[in-house]
Amino acid sequence: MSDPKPKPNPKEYTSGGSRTMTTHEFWETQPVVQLEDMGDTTLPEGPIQPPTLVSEVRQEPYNLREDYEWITCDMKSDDMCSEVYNFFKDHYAQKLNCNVHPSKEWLMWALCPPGYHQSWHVGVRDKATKKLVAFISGVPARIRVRDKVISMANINFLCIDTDLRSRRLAPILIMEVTRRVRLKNIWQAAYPSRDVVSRPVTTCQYWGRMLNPKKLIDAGYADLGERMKMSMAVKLYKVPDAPSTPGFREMGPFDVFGVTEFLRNYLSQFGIAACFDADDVEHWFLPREDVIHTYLVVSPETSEITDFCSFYTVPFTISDSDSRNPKNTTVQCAYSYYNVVTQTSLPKLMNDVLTVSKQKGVDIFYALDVMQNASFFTELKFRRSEGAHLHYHLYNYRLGSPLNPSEVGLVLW
Ligand SMILES: CCCCCCCCCCCCCC(=O)SCCNC(=O)CCNC(=O)[C@H](O)C(C)(C)COP(=O)(O)OP(=O)(O)OC[C@H]1O[C@@H](n2cnc3c(N)ncnc32)[C@H](O)[C@@H]1OP(=O)(O)O
Repeated sequence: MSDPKPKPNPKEYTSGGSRTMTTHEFWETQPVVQLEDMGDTTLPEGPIQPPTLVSEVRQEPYNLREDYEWITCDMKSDDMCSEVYNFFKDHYAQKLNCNVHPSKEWLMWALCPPGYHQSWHVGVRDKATKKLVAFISGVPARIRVRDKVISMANINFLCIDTDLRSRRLAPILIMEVTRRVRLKNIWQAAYPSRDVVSRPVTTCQYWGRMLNPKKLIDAGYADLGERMKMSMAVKLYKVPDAPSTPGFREMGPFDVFGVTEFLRNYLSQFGIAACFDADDVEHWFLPREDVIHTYLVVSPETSEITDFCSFYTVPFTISDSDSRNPKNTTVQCAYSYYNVVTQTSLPKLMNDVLTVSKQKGVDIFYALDVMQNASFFTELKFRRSEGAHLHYHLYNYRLGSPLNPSEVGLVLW
């Protein structure tokens, strides 16, 4: 969610078809668009490899080092969920002393959507210590690519114990989750990455909007701009005390069908997009405290939904040595999810979103430049998060040419 590497530039990776930078021993063997094919838009669009019979999929797990064993994590068990939560807390850090750590409730939400497969929540345990040392997960998702709706796995939360890095364990985890996905007769996957190891479908940029500049600056999370005083920053980033759009209210269970229809219509315009049915909407959008927050604007005359917005919240901890504070600081981060407007302008609706976020204790609000998000960044004082790119990838599916983020109706994290 932060600090990714810069945008891919095919020229950096290839020269006359031969790789000049680095080789990817694992990724070169996988059905993904290879870096040397990045500029080639003539290859056919669609699956790279045809499916096989499920009975032909390798039945036994891949071999691990003798002292490790595979486990399937039951995320609905409080003990298991706590174990994964604690593992991420200790090992998911992307920067020294800075760590995004989703709560247990958040993990349950992200990993247990309708139709999820427990077998896709893959852990590796040290046999002797019984400690979790690695994790990768997939959840089912229907994703439309152009005019084809494809059942895929959304792969995420790949994490390896910091003491076991650079030992080629990640490829084994990826192969094992791939095997388990194929056993469910699913042959494609979508996943985010911060490094470019194959051609991404798109490369998005995170933008951030401070809501609590004093806390962010005091904690060393953000810098006070040049010639900016704290009092000026506080004034600059102040948001209204209450949302101003008439009919703005939180989504409730009775809105599920209306929202499903509304979202489907909106997402149909994008080259690649999530496909949500009512069960998905109920899971992914019905508000859950400190996890997912969804608001609607409803016409007072017709009671119809005219606008829709959502964001999820994840805490971020900055520990001692990286902070100008003597103690750990938890920064509450919100991430824009899906937003749709038909009557209200998007900047106006998002100003209401910033307002309710602030009321919920959010310190900084992020949004990717997907869908129409770029249209509100300047007006609402979002700043480009330096180096914070997220590359979207498809496994075993070739897209003719990469998409602009504005052609993408899909939020990955
Ligand atoms: C049909 C179904 C298909 C399902 C599968 C779809 C594909 C899913 C793909 C996974 C999507 C995950 C989405 C998320 O979860 S994105 C979140 C990633 N996680 C973190 O950032 C948490 C903190 N970091 C770590 O725990 C480690 O640094 C990780 C585990 C990331 C790497 O640990 P380590 O540094 O010790 O690596 P290694 O020595 O074992 O292995 C090195 C090899 O592994 C390749 N590598 C490393 N990290 C990634 C990565 N994030 N995507 C793709 N490939 C990755 C790498 O290019 C190299 O291969 P090659 O360059 O030589 O070829």
